Amino acid sequence: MPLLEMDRVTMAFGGLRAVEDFTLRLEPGELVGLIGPNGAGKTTVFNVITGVYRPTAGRIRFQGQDIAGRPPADITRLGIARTFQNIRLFADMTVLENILVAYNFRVAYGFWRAIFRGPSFHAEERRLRDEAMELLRLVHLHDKAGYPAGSLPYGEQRRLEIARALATRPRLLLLDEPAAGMNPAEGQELMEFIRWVRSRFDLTILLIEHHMPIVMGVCERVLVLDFGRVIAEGKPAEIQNNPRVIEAYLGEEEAAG
Ligand SMILES: Nc1ncnc2c1ncn2[C@@H]1O[C@H](COP(=O)(O)OP(=O)(O)OP(=O)(O)O)[C@@H](O)[C@H]1O
Repeated sequence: MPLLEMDRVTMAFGGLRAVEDFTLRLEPGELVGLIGPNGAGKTTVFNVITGVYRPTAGRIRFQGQDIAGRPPADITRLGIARTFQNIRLFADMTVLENILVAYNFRVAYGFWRAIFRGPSFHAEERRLRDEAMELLRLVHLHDKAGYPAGSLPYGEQRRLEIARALATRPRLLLLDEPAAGMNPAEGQELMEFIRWVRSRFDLTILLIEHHMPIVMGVCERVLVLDFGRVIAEGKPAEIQNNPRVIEAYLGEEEAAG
């Protein structure tokens, strides 16, 4: 059974169809790229998967369950996590606290337990801290657990954001332009990290990227969006030479002058 199935999904904002007739099947363990020029509809695809928007039409199933239009917190609990194009960490909170925040999605402390803070509450807190530290160790950020997240270099903030997403124990991870703002060497390093994360955490990953070369090295399959529609799909090498894709990207360069 596919992990995620999107069937002819359309998302319209008034007269604008940001995504139209979008169909995607993700098999467990795949690392798939979603690319396309600015405004093509990539982030909107993430927003309908994660419940930010209810699609205007079409079906979205995750592990066989219909999830279209369910609240984002429910979708996180079902096993879908995401990162954002603009890093959304709590800059003034520590690295460790940023991870602990994510556990709120997973752990029901219970109202009375939280009020009385009995022994089991404290034991649970300790267990979560240990787990968070273990996760930070895995992503080589444990030395910085006490630093404010905002003080980390950009690349480490990206890693922390991915670690925070992992803390919700997802099956599917959605990464929105994780290499944005990085130079090619940093971007490459991040892609290797993403590959490692996939196998270490047994994940399926859908990766949005604007720049083709970054996606080409890491994804097994790529979908290309242009004006909300899939214009090409296939292995990176096939996509790279597809005339429609080249045209879409050239059009963008011309528009940028
Ligand atoms: N909430 C909204 N209301 C109205 N229009 C929207 C909304 N969200 C997105 N759009 C429009 O939908 C289109 C697709 O936007 P989207 O952000 O999905 O593109 P993108 O491919 O992620 O672009 P970028 O690479 O610039 O991030 C754009 O024209 C955008 O202006």
